[in-house]
Amino acid sequence: MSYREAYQQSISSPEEFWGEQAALVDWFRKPQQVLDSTNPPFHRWFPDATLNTCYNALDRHVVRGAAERTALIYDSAVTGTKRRYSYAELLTEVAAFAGALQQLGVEKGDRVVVYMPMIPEAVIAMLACARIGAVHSVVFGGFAPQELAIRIDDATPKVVVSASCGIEPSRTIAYKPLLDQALELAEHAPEAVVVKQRPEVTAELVDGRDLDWDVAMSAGRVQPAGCVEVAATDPLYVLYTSGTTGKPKGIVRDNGGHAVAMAWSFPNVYGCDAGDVWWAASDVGWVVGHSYIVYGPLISGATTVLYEGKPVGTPDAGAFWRVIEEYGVKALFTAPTAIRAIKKEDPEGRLVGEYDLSSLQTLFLAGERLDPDTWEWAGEKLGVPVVDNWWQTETGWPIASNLRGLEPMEIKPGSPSVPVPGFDVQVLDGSGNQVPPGSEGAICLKLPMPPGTLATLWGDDQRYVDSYLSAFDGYYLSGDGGYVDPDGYVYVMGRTDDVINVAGHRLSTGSMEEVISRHPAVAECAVIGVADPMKGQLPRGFVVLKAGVEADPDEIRDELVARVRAEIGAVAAFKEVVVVGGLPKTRSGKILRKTMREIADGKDAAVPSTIEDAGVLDTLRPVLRRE
Ligand SMILES: CCC(=O)SCCNC(=O)CCNC(=O)[C@H](O)C(C)(C)COP(=O)(O)OP(=O)(O)OC[C@H]1O[C@@H](n2cnc3c(N)ncnc32)[C@H](O)[C@@H]1OP(=O)(O)O
Repeated sequence: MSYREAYQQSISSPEEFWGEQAALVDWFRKPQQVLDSTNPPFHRWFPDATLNTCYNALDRHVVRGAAERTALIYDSAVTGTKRRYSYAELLTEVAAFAGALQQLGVEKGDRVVVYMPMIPEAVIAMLACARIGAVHSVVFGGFAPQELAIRIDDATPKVVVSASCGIEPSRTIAYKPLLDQALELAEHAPEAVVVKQRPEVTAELVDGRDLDWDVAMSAGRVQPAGCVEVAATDPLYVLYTSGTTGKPKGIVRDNGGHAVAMAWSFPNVYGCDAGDVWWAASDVGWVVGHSYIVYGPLISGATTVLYEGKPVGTPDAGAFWRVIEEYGVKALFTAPTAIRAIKKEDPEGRLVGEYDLSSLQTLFLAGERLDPDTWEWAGEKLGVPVVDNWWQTETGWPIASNLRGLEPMEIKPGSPSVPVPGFDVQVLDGSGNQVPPGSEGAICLKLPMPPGTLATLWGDDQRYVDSYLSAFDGYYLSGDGGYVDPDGYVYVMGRTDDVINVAGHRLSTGSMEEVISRHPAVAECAVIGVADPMKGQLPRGFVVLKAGVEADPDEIRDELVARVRAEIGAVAAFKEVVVVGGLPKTRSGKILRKTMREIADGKDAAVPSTIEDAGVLDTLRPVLRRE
């Protein structure tokens, strides 16, 4: 089937299209009904079907003779550890930990928070939850205790799974004290905490609550768990993502639609299949980690690489090329920032030439805007197609891509190519009308979105509707602006709200403002994302001090930087804050963040006629432009 045929069918007859793709998944009870749209704007895929996602990711490959095929390769550049798990071995580990969770009282529907570095136990914990119908909620290890506490309170897990430490190139981070602090801050108390002790740091365990991973596993091995039958519409996981306010959104992913989306997208979008070695160099704490480190490749029977390290500094800018050569990686998925970091260290690509990269067929880049320079450099040095793909935590898989498995197409730099089957991409103006090709507007997805996209927000259907579905009736609002060219290629120009993207990490400026405004000297503040040649965007803070405060601005700056790092995490990369005399506002008191951002980025900023005092902006202009 050509791309055009697949796309047309997926939009005009979604039930027929996805009904056929459902055959890619093993069901306990096959779907008789493909789509339930009786409760708009909610749409549920495969409402009468049952399955188990872990069965699809592991057991079925073992049953069908691929027990000895490598499922997971763990390569830790920071500890020098390498380990391969066959499908049979991974299944044994997962079943054991699933048994351990059951012994801790975890049942179908219970939540389990996973706060772990990039070690196999993180993947094992996720799949173990899926095996017993529990709902995992992985929290990225770079988040600080406060952020972890917010997520624990929202997900109310029965068990938290963690490790004694994470290892960054410059330091070892003891996770357990961070987790203990989070549990002190949180109102919800999990019944148990399971901790994988790593040799680099030994965590202290709290009597009666904490359990050593290895001890839990020993018990689980005695009584491993089988696959629990769940409804296709039951939640598989909740993954929190930054919104415009400090409260993150708990994206709910179902089991059935997700399994079908993974099974379809991995071969069709990424051109990989059973037996191929695939590497998504992201983190299990992000959606890429969920979809394409864990579920997509394993459901497809491929070999997935779990890499604990960085593109540079572990030990050098040849780290990625070493992994590709060592394991015969067919396709690498990473963020443009990673390639920019490599390019900065090794602009001539000297280290590329030191490795045999003949296995590599494609480099996929996503998570942030792919600038043409990075695209060109990677393509020239690696000699393979460099394929941008655009998607979000909410969608779970690509909205726009060049479908390398289905039908590779011309690549246009600056565009992630065409809408992926299932995603009815439309660009709307402020009144909800479709704009002509080439005109910019809000990128929206006409409902229903395909299987695997978010079902709702955890415990908050209304916020789901308010955040995404209420701007334009019948559409999902992506929050990104852009246009579609006359050839149907999508161009994503950036967020239309206050969400920023720092090194592929989606962050909320609102949550940084919340931290800053709690400082006793601060009267008001604004945080904006400004363009950065390495990380894509970086947050910059502007604060107005309370009248009468006579503190040293440098001291205030250091305190605010430290607070954001302590309360949100190092990953926010919040390092710049300026004390200013005032912030530009509309007459109704809204801070003109967009205007500030445009000025800071050197763009022609249209100053709204509703501005309260244009003089404030004039004074701020040189600060914003760093003149
Ligand atoms: C398509 C759908 C999506 O968008 S899903 C999201 C996709 N995004 C990604 O996969 C993320 C891509 N980015 C990366 O992998 C990293 O940023 C890369 C490019 C590897 C660079 O890493 P790094 O040099 O650590 O810079 P950074 O900006 O990520 O980190 C800033 C500070 O945070 C720290 N950090 C990072 N990760 C952790 C962690 N797991 N645990 C604890 N701390 C962490 C870093 O050490 C760094 O700290 P510091 O400020 O240098 O002290």
